[in-house]
Amino acid sequence: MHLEIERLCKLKADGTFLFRDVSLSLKDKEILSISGPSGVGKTTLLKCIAQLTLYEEGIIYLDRKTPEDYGIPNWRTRVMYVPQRAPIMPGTPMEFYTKMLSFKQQRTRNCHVDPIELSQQWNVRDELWDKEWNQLSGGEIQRISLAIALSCKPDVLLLDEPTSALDPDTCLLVEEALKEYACILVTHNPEQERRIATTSIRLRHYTNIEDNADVLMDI
Ligand SMILES: Nc1ncnc2c1ncn2[C@@H]1O[C@H](COP(=O)(O)OP(=O)(O)OP(=O)(O)O)[C@@H](O)[C@H]1O
Repeated sequence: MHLEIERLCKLKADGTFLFRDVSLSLKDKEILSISGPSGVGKTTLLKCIAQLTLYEEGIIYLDRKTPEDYGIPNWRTRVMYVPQRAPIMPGTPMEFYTKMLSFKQQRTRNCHVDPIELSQQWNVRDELWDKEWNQLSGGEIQRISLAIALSCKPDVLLLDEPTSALDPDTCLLVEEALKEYACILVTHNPEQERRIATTSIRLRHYTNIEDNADVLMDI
């Protein structure tokens, strides 16, 4: 697997750059962390990569094919975005997971692992899967959403602060699981960056004609 992003540009509503010429590359089992001040565009960058938000310029390839080559629904199953806060949905996590499996793009992928087993490793009690989403804590929602995403075995995971609501021990358990995947991960936690990132990018507020993504570490 090789994800390549070349010179991605995104404009704000006022016509100025949110980010400009962001380029990056990600291969199997690499973790690229994105940090930077609040409002700098980290979430928007993930959403652009997931084809959930339009961008003005730039090219994205997964194994030399563009999102259009795959078709957007297929792309989103391969390059999967997990939001910082799961939207409040009706029903239970198990109902959500069952419904997701019924979608054609997921059925044809045919490479699922059991999300309940995954979440057990992160101390999620089985009965939580049958509770309404709105009765779960932030940390429970975070772990269950992540288990569902990992269980789909996407080529790339786009994770927006995936452990922000977890206690330190559970956070370490989740980080261990992530090392088996290719991830682009937004984090405000420098220690987490040091522990798991193979490459780190820091976004700065755009001020001039240069790009505004600094590569901090490339191991
Ligand atoms: N689709 C969009 N088009 C243009 N601008 C957007 C779009 N979505 C969000 N923005 C703006 O981009 C800016 C950055 O938002 P974003 O959520 O990406 O920041 P962030 O770095 O993830 O912040 P935080 O660390 O607080 O989560 C905000 O000012 C937001 O209003």
